[in-house]
Amino acid sequence: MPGFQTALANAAAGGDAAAARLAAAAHRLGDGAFQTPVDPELLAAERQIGEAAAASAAQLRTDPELLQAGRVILHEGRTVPLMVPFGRRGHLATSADARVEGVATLVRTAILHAVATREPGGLRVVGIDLATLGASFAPLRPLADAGVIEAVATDSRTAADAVAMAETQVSEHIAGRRSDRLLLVVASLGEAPRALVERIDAVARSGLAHGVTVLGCGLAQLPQAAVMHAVGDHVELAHPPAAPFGRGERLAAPVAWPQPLEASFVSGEALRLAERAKAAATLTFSDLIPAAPESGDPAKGLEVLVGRDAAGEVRLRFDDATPHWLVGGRTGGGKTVFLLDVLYGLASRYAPTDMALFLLDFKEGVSFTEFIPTERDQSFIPHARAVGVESDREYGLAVLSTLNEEMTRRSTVMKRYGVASFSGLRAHESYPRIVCVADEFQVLLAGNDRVASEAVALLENLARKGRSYGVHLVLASQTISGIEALWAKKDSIFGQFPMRIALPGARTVLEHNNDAATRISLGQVVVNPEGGTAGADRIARFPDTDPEVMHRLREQLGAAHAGVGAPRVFYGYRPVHLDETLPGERKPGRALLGREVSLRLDAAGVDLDNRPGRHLAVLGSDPVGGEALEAAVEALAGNGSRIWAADFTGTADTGAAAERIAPETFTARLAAIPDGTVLAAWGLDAAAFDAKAQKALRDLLRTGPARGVHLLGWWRNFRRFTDDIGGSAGREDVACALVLNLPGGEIMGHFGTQFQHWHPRAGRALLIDRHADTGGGRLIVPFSRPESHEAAPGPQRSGEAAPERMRP
Ligand SMILES: Nc1ncnc2c1ncn2[C@@H]1O[C@H](COP(=O)(O)OP(=O)(O)OP(=O)(O)O)[C@@H](O)[C@H]1O
Repeated sequence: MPGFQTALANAAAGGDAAAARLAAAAHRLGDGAFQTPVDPELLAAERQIGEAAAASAAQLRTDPELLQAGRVILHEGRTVPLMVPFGRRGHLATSADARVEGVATLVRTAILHAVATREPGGLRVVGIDLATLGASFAPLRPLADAGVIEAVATDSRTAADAVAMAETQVSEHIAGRRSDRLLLVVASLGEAPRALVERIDAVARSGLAHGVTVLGCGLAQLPQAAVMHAVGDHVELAHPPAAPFGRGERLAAPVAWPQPLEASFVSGEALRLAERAKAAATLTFSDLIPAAPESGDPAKGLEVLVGRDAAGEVRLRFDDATPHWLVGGRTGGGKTVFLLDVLYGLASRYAPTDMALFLLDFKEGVSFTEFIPTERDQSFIPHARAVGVESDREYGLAVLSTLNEEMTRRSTVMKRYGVASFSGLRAHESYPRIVCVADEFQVLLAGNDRVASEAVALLENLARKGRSYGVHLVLASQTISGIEALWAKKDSIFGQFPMRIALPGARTVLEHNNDAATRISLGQVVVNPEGGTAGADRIARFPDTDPEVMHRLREQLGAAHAGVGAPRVFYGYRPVHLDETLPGERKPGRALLGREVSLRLDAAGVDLDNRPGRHLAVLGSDPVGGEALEAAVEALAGNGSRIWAADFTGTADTGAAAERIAPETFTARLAAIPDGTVLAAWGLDAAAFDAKAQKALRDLLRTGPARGVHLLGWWRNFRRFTDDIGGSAGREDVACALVLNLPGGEIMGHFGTQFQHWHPRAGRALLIDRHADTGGGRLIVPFSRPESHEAAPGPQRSGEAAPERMRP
């Protein structure tokens, strides 16, 4: 370096002297002076100096703080490389912009040089190219794909974002949060407003010392820059302010723009550097997971390594600053993989007593099977407390309200200790931080029904207060724009999600004017802890998951926390069966009908005691109604109830009944049901009731329970049911109903307006017990016959074994 400086200084001094003599000669002789070689001695010296300078320059090409910006033209057609201070030592500016071919070449040369001479990850490039719409950068495309060129702005809005990135770099550098360098390449600015130019100047003033180098094409006034003025075909170089080459304002010898680079050289170099950057920036899944599970302290927050960017490792936190995260990305954009990276990372760093997971997946497909036991792999993640696979919205609601109750519980304890934060609570009690992930959460909020409005209220409360109680939300979605319910609450809910995470194709996770997510590809993620504001992005690479490492962690965690049971799993797509109930769930006189869609997934049924009205009507034509009734009968019979069964459908399995009544004798026997008998009837709408039979039925309904007689009847036709029981007069005589495929509008006249929003759907039923549920009913998965299980397989990942039985 000193050799080169001296050589160049000597050359410049020689040039100065020669120029002075030439000027004098020109004055005397006119233009002829330039064509006439003067002073052979001087030429010999110039030759010698030129050779020395060329040799030094060859050595200096790998110096990141110098750039070969063109060629100094000497006499007799000789040239020497023009090396200007660059990187930390100076900016470079040109009077013409990249519409001039030589300047466009300079842009590419400078970028390739700056990237190649720094360690991978040590430099990011941000470009602005308004006049040629990005064409100046086009041959460097592989560097853009690899994230080394982070952005190329082609309009004035994105140009302002690009400058904002450079400004952020300066401030982050000053704050000591970054140590890498950013090269701001202004290839062309077009008619950019004065204010933007002033911002670029400000960046240039502070940038040299604080992480930013500027190549400003068309910005001849750029501070702290060597400036190349285009004069005809040639260039005059204004001395670099920090290290002038000689006396006067400009280098005495003329300069030529760099010669055009071979297209194959540019693309080859760009590809090579891009591959190098990718290799250096890529972590593997096992890099995210420590060799042995750790148990970090969650008091101040949870931290997890997700990947790397140009500035190094990217770690994300659940803490007071970023309590909740919003994650977006198009389908196939890597959202599931990213969430698994985060959740496995957390599980490997914190003990289940310090961090608990509630996982909800509202979409078709199975995101969270890696947390629960399956038939093929019994291991699980002990941090997972509840997992919903293809969850019902009601299950999501149940989880959210459980978390709200947990916050209330924690607030009582915190008051007792006189503390106001989770870390204060942890000083006294070891409550875990809770992370609740809701994938495709917009399903929960869709529409304007009760579930949507309750979910919004619960989410809002969790979002607002969660940070104080150590409860964190991760809401993930492919389509954020369609979420009416959340938009309506935009300020109160969205504002509580400072951490925005955008995978490829994410649209509304970041601010409208931040298009960072459009520039990334699969395996990259934009992480923005400032609510998606432009300029606050980090673009990281995150690894694909590795089934072996995941399995190893589950095994390790299983061994370390042997006492922790498997999570409760709600499989939204799976039928449930009576034979899966536990002995404790079966009780004498309890007609079991299915499982509640709730966090506990309790067995649901009705108690047949002697209160008036203790009968059950199964309503709707869905054959599952008949199967649920079979389950109820089997559960009762198994606990000693005497059952008489009548089947008008011809399809019921009445095997558990003590006695079967032939349909044609049914009306005759109605009046003579012995005490302590449960009468089960399938397809009562097909029974031929005359007035006498109808009266016998109504008498039985009114007086039966007192003597232990209960009717479990399946009416496929709702009208017929209300007629049979005597309309509204008989309403109180049948206190329990299992409603299947009848819409809310049809049943609300009888059961109440609170049921108007009931939307029937396959595999679900509404259980109404006027004595037990004062408000609405309960959503249940009705028990079906085991053999119908095979007929309705749920969606599974290819090659995966059927998931485990539902855990009560
Ligand atoms: N960081 C990564 N590196 C390499 N491949 C990845 C990475 N992330 C995801 N993939 C691959 O991309 C594909 C889609 O990923 P993933 O299932 O996570 O997408 P998704 O956004 O969850 O899609 P969907 O919502 O449709 O399920 C998978 O095959 C996955 O292996």
